[in-house]
Amino acid sequence: MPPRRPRHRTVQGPAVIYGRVALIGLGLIASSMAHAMRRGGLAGEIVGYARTAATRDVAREIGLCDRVVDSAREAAEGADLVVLCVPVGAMGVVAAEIAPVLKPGATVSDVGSVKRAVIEAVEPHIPAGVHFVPAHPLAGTEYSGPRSGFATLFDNRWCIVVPNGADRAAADRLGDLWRGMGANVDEMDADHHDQVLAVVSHTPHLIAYTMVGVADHLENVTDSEVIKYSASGFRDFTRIAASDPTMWRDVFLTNRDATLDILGRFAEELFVLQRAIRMGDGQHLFDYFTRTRAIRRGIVEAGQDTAAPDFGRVPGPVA
Ligand SMILES: NC(=O)c1ccc[n+]([C@@H]2O[C@H](COP(=O)([O-])OP(=O)(O)OC[C@H]3O[C@@H](n4cnc5c(N)ncnc54)[C@H](O)[C@@H]3O)[C@@H](O)[C@H]2O)c1
Ligand SMILES: O=C(O)C(=O)C[C@]1(C(=O)O)C=C[C@@H](O)C=C1
Repeated sequence: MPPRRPRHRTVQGPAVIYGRVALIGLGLIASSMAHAMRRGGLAGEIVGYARTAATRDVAREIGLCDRVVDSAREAAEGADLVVLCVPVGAMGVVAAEIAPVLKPGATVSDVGSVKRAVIEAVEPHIPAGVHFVPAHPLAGTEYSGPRSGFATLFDNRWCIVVPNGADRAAADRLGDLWRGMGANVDEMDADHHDQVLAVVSHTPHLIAYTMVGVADHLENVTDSEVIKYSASGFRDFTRIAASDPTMWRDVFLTNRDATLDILGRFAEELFVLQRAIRMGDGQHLFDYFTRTRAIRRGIVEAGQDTAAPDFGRVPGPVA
């Protein structure tokens, strides 16, 4: 099928932060970046590459980038910013492939959900004179692929930039790009990032995967009953548990220690709650749930729950 004319082209404008941006891997995050960069006129040209011909065809058909090319090298050649948007386990291979064509003064970044492992895999391939500034937007959905992206994904969400000793100007410029895409930017050390994400993202995903697996394995409750009667809490678990298997396999394999630490703590607290239920210790349960409610209240008050309907109220004080 001949490529359709893009609905909007990337334009030069006063807000342009990088002349040419190459996106490697055209899934949810890359396609959202393409839409968000166009919305803000942040890139002179957006060039995309995806591993499969089918994904490249879709990207061409929907006019996702100004150009979609057939190799990662072709995409990276001459780019001012190259963003690796592939699963964490594939970052090193892609970095090795593009390294010989990187332009002196260019910046390489990534959007991987884990930072220490990406640095270890990518940094050895970065040539002298090229800046490497890892980053991680804390925004996503359970959908994948080039059609799943949207321009507002990063609005009012955090993007964590990990300067990792990079040139200050290069890190600031990448931060400007993320701010231009709607995100709030914070900087963090890679190990601390991985610990924080183990608590707020990685272990919760594992728990959601497990809870849906438990429902799937029940003998006396059928799958159709689970679907028919699923309460909203369980439905939220199923949304999370529908997330991309490759991406999450790589997250757990590469953020192993931090996830295992949080999982161990989770298991300890779960046993204490289990005991309280067995012993009929209502006070313990009440006090525990009161503390957790305060966490939720903090998130809503900080405006971080974009999914919650805005009724102008937050979970109320406990009587
Ligand atoms: N989905 C989220 O919620 C989310 C949020 C923040 C960051 N991230 C991170 O962003 C990255 C991309 O995630 P996504 O959700 O956009 O995934 P996705 O599955 O939507 O897209 C990934 C893309 O990478 C391609 N790919 C896979 N292996 C490849 C390889 N070896 N070489 C070249 N291309 C390859 C896939 O074909 C696909 O086009 C991951 O590192 C993930 O950890 C994801
Ligand atoms: O909202 C979702 O679907 C997500 O899971 C997004 C989410 C998260 O918040 O945990 C998942 C992985 C990321 O690396 C960043 C964001």
